[in-house]
Amino acid sequence: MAPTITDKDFKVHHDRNQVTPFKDDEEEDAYTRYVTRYSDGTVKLRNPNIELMDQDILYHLALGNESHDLKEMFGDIKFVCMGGTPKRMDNFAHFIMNEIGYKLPAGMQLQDISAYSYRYSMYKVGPVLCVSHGMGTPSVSILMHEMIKLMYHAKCRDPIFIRIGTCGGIGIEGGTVIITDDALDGQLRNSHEFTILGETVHRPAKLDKKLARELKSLASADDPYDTIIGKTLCTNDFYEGQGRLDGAFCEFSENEKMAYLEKLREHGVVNIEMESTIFAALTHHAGIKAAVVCVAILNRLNGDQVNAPKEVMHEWQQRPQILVSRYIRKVLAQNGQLKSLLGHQGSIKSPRRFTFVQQESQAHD
Ligand SMILES: O=P(O)(O)O[C@H]1O[C@H](CO)[C@@H](O)[C@H]1O
Ligand SMILES: O=c1cc[nH]c(=O)[nH]1
Repeated sequence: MAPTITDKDFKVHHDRNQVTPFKDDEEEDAYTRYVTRYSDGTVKLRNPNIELMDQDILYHLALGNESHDLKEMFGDIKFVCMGGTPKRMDNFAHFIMNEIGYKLPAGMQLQDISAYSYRYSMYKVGPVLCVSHGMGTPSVSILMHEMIKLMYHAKCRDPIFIRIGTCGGIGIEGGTVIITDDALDGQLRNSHEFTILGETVHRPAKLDKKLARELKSLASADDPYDTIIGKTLCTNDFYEGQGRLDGAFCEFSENEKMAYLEKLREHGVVNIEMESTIFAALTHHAGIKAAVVCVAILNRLNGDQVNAPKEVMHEWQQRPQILVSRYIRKVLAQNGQLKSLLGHQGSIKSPRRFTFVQQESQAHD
């Protein structure tokens, strides 16, 4: 049985928990649960300042807890799916809507809830929130802070975060779906390095292994592509940072590049992308179960340029979405929610005010 954390333990552990190392993963998980969840499973913040503030403006989402009824708008969110581009998340929102049988009221269409932030796009489809995160650590970091606060203000219960991305495979062919088990930084550390008040802080970049295995189990033998699990390298750059020869600058040889990629491969790294460590570190710190599912858009052992035709890229990018939708359907079915979404399509309650927009009114814009 998982150990129970008491107030006394809470006082003993410094919140930057690397100061007091945990005995084992189980103890760390119990501690994290204690500091990140209320007893009913709703999200608790590891920041006492927020509840003392008159209002909290989620600036980059164009939302706020005074200006919006966040509980009414988002209280039923169970899955937060993120990916780099607004277009991918718009596609995923429409795809998952179909997959879970969520019907919009007549004349309504999905609306980008964060359109007026001009930063990120966000679509809500029943219990699924689909959000674009941009490229790289700073963009994801800002979004994660605001998404975790959104979960808190909305009183969401045990939300699950999944990144749906693209990546470069290492010895892995384009079109392969890759589920991350460990996210590694540029120095192959399984953590994310932050600079806070001028000091270096490392937070473990831990993803949920059980969730990764469950996602893998949902790959079908009939899928015309492979789905694998492996280590993911997360870099701060697409070009020199990923050992590419085709950036504006390059001060290493092709042999050096190949030796580096081989070294990664020997270390068990199967793909490279640019968000997994920050995504893993912040979800883990918030006690949120998370996974990263990417499709390889090239095999880096064969080259650097991304040159797959547009239609091929489009089809490849649907593959992680298909896997994630199988998982969402499975969880909703287990909770008896899929049936209610499918079975009462006509009676899904009145549209959440800020989620949909009437087609007619858009036509006038
Ligand atoms: O396809 P997405 O999810 O945007 O992610 C990958 O693509 C971008 C680089 O092209 C990086 O952000 C990398 O992580
Ligand atoms: O090679 C690649 C492809 C997609 N995304 C990356 O970060 N690298």
